[in-house]
Amino acid sequence: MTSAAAPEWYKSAVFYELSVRTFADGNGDGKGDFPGLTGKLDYLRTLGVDCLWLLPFFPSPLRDDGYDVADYVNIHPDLGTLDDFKIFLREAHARGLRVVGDLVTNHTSSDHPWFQAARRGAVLPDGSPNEYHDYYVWSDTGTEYSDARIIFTDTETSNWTMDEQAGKYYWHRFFGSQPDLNYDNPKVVEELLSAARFWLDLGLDGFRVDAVPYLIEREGTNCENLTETHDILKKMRRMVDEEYPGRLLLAEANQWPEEVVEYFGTDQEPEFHMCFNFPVMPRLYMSLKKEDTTSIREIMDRLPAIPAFGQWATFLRNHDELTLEMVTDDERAFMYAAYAPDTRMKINVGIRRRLAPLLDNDRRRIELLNTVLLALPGSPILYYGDEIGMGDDLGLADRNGVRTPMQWNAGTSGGFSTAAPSDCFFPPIGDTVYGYGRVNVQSQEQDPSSLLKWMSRQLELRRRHPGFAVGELEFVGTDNPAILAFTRTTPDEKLLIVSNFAGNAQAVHLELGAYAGRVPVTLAGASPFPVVGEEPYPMILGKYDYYWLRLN
Ligand SMILES: OC[C@H]1O[C@H](O[C@H]2O[C@H](CO)[C@@H](O)[C@H](O)[C@H]2O)[C@H](O)[C@@H](O)[C@@H]1O
Ligand SMILES: [Ca+2]
Repeated sequence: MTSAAAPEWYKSAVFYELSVRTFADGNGDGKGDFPGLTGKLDYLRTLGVDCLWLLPFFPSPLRDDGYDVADYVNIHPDLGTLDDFKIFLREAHARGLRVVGDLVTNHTSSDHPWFQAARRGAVLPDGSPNEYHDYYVWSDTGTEYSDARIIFTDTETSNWTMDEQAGKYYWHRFFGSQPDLNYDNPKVVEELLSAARFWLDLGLDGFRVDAVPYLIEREGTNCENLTETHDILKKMRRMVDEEYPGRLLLAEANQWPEEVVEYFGTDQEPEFHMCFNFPVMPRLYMSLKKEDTTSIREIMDRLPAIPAFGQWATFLRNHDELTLEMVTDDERAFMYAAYAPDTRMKINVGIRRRLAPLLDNDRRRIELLNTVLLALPGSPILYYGDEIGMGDDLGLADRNGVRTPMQWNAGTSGGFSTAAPSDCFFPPIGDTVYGYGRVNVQSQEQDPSSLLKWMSRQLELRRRHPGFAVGELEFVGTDNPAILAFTRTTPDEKLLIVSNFAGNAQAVHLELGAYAGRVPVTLAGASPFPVVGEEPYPMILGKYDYYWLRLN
């Protein structure tokens, strides 16, 4: 299987996001590594995912968990060697698994040799120009671009920080330890393209590209989504299409539908193959608490059409906070009240909790949101540990509470490492509800009704019906807002997905008149429902229940 032979593989792939540092420790030093991850590839294959997205694995001082890159073309020494990486990639490919990395484009670590050189000023002591100075964005006053918002609102008070050595302010959209690269400098563009080539030459299947809206700054704008930023990203895509056809670029652009869609580009001038659908994510949770799915339909209807090569990336949770940037002020207040009862759960503009605790560890709600995730348009991305219902640790700083070690078994440190829990990079969760003694892969593998086994069966069902991946979406009218009903249609089949977002059994009538004469049949058990007539089609769903059907 090569990416060039199946260039649109990403449209039907299920992705799995993981951090090498917290997945599996191969040498017992308490830190996950590539040999450890390689040993878990069979688990991932059996689970039924198709592509792994690895969080940044480059040398880094880890002031932002690796999103502060100090060297783009090497492996963080804690995670193994470049040879370990090559073995991992070979073994992943041998199992039919693709692998994408995380390309941190907007900024480097302040420890990066480019920034260390840049701080020496525009002119070196011997009078020669310092080419690295112009790799970053400098100011004498730190007053420019005042319309740009601050993203890490809990820690940063300005997007400018004074660098004493340079005697100037440098620009940073994230932490002060992450100076923004100057993309008006063509050398910077070339540096990042060569970094990407390095990994693509080794066989990586592509990148999730981090924080893409912020590459270019212009006075009088909010410095997001600028035309000049898109021009650079289109150049990156041209490089990939010409030199590495079939490899993937996935945009992390946390933006409203009208802006995010621009990151696909057009058929003539393509940009990203995939973009995260940030706006729909919080509305899935909101709908559950409100028992009203109107906001899901509204936001999906608001998504503009995308080019034929494009595919959305959908997700319930990731390594960051559950971001609330793409909701209104009222909706954000609702979400905080509903899902962050403890102030420690709030961070920046979001909620730092994992899926299972967010949903009160309620198996029905966890299943419901996952089924909607798997059925809505887009390729779903699962976050490691959510397939077994892992919890979080509010005692850890920043977003690290949702990045605790994968729980493999009930043994030492949950099977993540032979090191003691206190010697692990982050301590494994040990509490009585979510701790590794109770929640772990090994016990769920032995339990046919576990969340893990359910997830695996659901992924298999999804794989058997290509309509989930590429079918046309059409919402079905209902007389009950708690019920979300839609069809996914390909030339070969029409799927009908009906989901009850209410905590009580619900009756509903579906407007299926256009399909009169057809018989809904369950996908899992091939069980026929009453034939559809001209009149609204009645259905009863138990609390948080769902049907995956085919209209025969
Ligand atoms: O590299 C800096 C950060 O980039 C990503 O950030 C995104 O996360 C923010 C919330 O944590 C979000 O509000 C923003 O829109 C995103 O760009 C990355 O996923 C982070 O882990 C990283 O710190
Ligand atoms: Ca290790």
